[in-house]
Amino acid sequence: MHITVIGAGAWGTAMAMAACRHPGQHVVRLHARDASQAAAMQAQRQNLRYLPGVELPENLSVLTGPVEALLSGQPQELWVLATPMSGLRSNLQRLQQVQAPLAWLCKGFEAGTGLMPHEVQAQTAPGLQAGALSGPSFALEVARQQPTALVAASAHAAVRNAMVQAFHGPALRVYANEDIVGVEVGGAVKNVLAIATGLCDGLNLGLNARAALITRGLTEMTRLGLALGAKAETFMGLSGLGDLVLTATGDLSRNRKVGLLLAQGLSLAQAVDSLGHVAEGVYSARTVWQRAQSLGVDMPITEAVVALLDGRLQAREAVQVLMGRGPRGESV
Ligand SMILES: NC(=O)C1=CN([C@@H]2O[C@H](COP(=O)(O)OP(=O)(O)OC[C@H]3O[C@@H](n4cnc5c(N)ncnc54)[C@H](O)[C@@H]3O)[C@@H](O)[C@H]2O)C=CC1
Ligand SMILES: O=C(CO)COP(=O)(O)O
Repeated sequence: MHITVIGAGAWGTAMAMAACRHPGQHVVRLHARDASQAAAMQAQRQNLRYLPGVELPENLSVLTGPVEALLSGQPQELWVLATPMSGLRSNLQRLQQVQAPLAWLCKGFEAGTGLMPHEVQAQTAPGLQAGALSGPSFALEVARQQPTALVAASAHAAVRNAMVQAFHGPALRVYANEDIVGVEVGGAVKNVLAIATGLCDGLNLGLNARAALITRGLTEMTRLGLALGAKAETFMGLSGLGDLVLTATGDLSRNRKVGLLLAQGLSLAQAVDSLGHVAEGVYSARTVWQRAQSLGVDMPITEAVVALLDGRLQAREAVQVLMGRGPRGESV
């Protein structure tokens, strides 16, 4: 296959590397917005800024320049958008004429509009056949070819198949799922819950508290998903429970790190600056909560994270608020 990956951060680079190493002998291009970064990657055969210490495969070409220029030349069989949520809309606009399937890798709800990625696509590039590639996957582990499982979600079978064909291989299993709403809700909400769990661990609230937070977090994620039309079973899968467990407990997570740093007393700005990478939960928390509110869905953990990020609550006060809620039944 001919595959173009747009966005040369940690995740775009790792997935471009995975495609290069695939036994299908794909021809892979990785597009970096920043010309100096593209030149450095070509010269050093590493992505020193976002994925230091991992050698790029010889057959990976790194390009830069206007995204529109990628549209001429050899037709592509899969386009992969690997920017953060904030870059999704503008890049979909640039790519709205492509004929081949397109997959985005970002996890979140769009700031400002509160839209899920597939809703942004329906607005900006409705003619595209597209979907989301999600699931529990730290970029560094994929770049190192450590075993990983992903979900290829789309309403279109051709898009699901293209993602599977591009990436399913000896180190990466790719499962297909038609429930794009469920997969995208899981990807967005788990980032918010990972901030909460980082805080919980940073405050040494204990293992009981962490298990409770993850489990009740899964419940509120499911509640929102069902209100948006997702299938309940998706939340028990890789993009729901799987990614929630990984991000909430894995120290490679940037969102978890934000929570840990806030617990140490850093301001949000200091915590975000120290990461050097995007932590989508910081930008999605408010939009997720607003969308939940508009649907009448109760999301107390997300609400507490929003209040914390806004500076309306201190971490210990947020714990009191969550623990002080009245009794209720356990079901969704
Ligand atoms: N790093 C990871 O382990 C994983 C990340 N993701 C998701 O993938 C998305 C990207 O994450 P990372 O690569 O880790 O972020 P990162 O912070 O490592 O890199 C972001 C990259 O996107 C580029 N970028 C930003 N805005 C852009 C735009 N408008 N057009 C083109 N490029 C743009 C930046 O220059 C940078 O190269 C996020 O939504 C994240 O939640 C999903 C799974 C795993
Ligand atoms: O989405 C991820 C793992 O699946 C990466 O999580 P972080 O953005 O918190 O590092």
